[in-house]
Amino acid sequence: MNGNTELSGEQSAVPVLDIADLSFYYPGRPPVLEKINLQVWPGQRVGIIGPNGAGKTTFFMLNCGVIKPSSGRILLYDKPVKTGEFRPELGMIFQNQDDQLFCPSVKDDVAFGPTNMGLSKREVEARVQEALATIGIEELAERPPHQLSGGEKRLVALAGVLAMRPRLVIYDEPTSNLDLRYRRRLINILNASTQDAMLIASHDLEFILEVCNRVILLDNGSVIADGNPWEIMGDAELMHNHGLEKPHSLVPHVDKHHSWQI
Ligand SMILES: Nc1ncnc2c1ncn2[C@@H]1O[C@H](COP(=O)(O)OP(=O)(O)OP(=O)(O)O)[C@@H](O)[C@H]1O
Repeated sequence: MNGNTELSGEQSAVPVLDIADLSFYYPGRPPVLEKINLQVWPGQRVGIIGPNGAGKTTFFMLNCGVIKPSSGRILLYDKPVKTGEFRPELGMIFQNQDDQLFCPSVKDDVAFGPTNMGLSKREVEARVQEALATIGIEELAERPPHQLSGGEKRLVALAGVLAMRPRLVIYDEPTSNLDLRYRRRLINILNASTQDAMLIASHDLEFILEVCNRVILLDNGSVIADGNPWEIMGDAELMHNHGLEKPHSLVPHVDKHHSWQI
């Protein structure tokens, strides 16, 4: 399996991400990622799965230019990712929104990114309204972000990223702390989204199954499997060997009331 799903846009010349021989280690620690090679193409919704500590968040930080590779390179739309450089093509929703929301009101927070992109006041206002409406949180516009619930904060952070109209969006554990209603709303938003591509790290494998058309299993610093979500997550032995479980919806249904009679 190599991630060449039917839905990939490999006919188009430029991959969204082109990663070659990417390695990373924290000083004095064993490598977190070792010689990762992969490409992400337009149309791909890539679920990144793996046990705790597999390197998912580290992988995202490298793609966003928050940390620097120990070796190897990452191209975002054919241009190298440089540490600390702002790339409007890429947006990231962090696991913890407390670091991401800091303005006095939700609408100011959503406006922050587009304003820093140098857009006119009128364009910023239009984008804020559009993002709030897309996410369905217009009623939160005047609220101070720090007073919101965890789920509401997650949606506000998402609106802030979408207002910048990134072509690639990275989500780190987007469903953690979301109740079923917010989780369902997020699934609907992601399934309706028009970005080129998304990367989603999650331990919520049913969520990955509903949203992603490609899955990458990371463990021990390497890509263990890359391809069709149903094939990879449906392989009980593979999942078990890497600290994961086959999602319940992929386990054949056993009728406990009748199976004893057979
Ligand atoms: N600042 C740091 N200094 C040293 N080691 C770190 C640092 N941050 C993370 N690590 C280590 O790097 C490894 C990968 O961590 P990372 O957060 O990328 O994993 P993850 O796959 O996102 O895990 P989880 O599923 O638990 O969120 C872990 O072993 C972690 O302990």
